[in-house]
Amino acid sequence: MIASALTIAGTDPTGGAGIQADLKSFQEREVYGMSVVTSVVAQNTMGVKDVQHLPVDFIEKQLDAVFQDIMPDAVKTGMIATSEMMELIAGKLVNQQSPYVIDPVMVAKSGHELMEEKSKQTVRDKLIPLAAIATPNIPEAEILVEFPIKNLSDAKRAARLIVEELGAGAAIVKGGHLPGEAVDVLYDKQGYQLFQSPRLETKHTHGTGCTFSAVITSELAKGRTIPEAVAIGKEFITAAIHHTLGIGKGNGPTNHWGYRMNGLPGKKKGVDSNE
Ligand SMILES: Nc1ncnc2c1ncn2[C@@H]1O[C@H](COP(=O)(O)OP(=O)(O)O)[C@@H](O)[C@H]1O
Ligand SMILES: Cc1ncc(COP(=O)(O)O)c(N)n1
Repeated sequence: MIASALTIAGTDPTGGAGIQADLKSFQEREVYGMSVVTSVVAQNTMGVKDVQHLPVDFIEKQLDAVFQDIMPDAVKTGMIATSEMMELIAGKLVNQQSPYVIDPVMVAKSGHELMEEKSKQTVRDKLIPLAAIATPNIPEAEILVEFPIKNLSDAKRAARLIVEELGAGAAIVKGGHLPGEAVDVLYDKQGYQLFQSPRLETKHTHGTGCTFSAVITSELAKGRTIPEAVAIGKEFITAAIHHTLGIGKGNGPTNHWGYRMNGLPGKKKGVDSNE
C-alpha cells in the first residue's frame, strides 16, 4: 500500500512554502499527501502581508477528519502560531505511533513572525518531546537552546541538547543561516552526522526549510531510518535550490521537480537515492 503523510501547517498562496510546499514534496517522493491548515497566510515571495488563524476547534475537526479515515504513516508540523493550537496538536499526536517531524517555524525569511512570542516555550515543552526529529534553522535552534550559534561546534552542541535535554528523538540543526558551506548537523542516539553541500549563490530560497522537512517526513513514512531520510532530504533540497525556477519578484521558490528531473548538480539526470 502507498505510504501517506500529513502536514499540519500554514499556507502560502504563491506555493513555495508552508502546506503547498509540503504537498508538492510528498508528491515528488511518491507519498500520498494530506494537510490540516492552522493559519491562512497572505504572503508571497516578497513577504507576509497578513495572517488569519483558524479557530482551534476547527483545526481539531480537520485533524479528526483525517485520523478517523486515513491514518498517516508520518506527520509533520510547520507553522503553529499559538500555544492553544500547540496544546491541541500535542494532544492529538501523543498517542500516535507514526513518526512525527517538527519543523519549529518561528520567523519567515522575510522577517515576519509566524509564531507568538509567548508560544516559543510551549513548542519546547509540549511538541519537541513528541518528535522523532526536530529540524530547526539556526535562529530557531538559538531560541530552543537559549545560547547563540555562531559556528559548527555551537550547532553540534545545540543539536545534542535538543535531544538529550529537550527530549526529541533526533535533531538536525540546519546550516542555511551560517556563512560558508551549507552544513546541517544531525544528532541522534548514534551520535553526530554532518550533511554538507556547497553554498549555492541565489536569492531563491523561499520555503527551503518546509521542503527539506517534508521530504524527511516522506521518507520516514516509507519506513526509512532517520539518517537515510535526512540524506535524501539534503539531496532533494540541494537540487531544488540549484535547478532554480527563477520566478517571483522577491525571494523565489525552489524547484520541487529539480531532484527528480535533473538530479544533483554535476550528476546525471534522474539520479535518485532510491536507485
Ligand atoms: N544557499 C544555500 N545553498 C545550499 N543549501 C542551502 C542554502 N540555503 C539553505 N540551504 C539548505 O536548505 C535546507 C534548509 O535550510 P535553512 O534555509 O537553514 O532553513 P529555513 O528555511 O528553515 O530557514 C538546509 O539543508 C540548508 O543547508
Ligand atoms: C506558512 C509558512 N510556513 C513556513 C514558512 C517559512 O518559510 P521560509 O523560512 O522559507 O520563509 C513560511 N514563509 N510560511
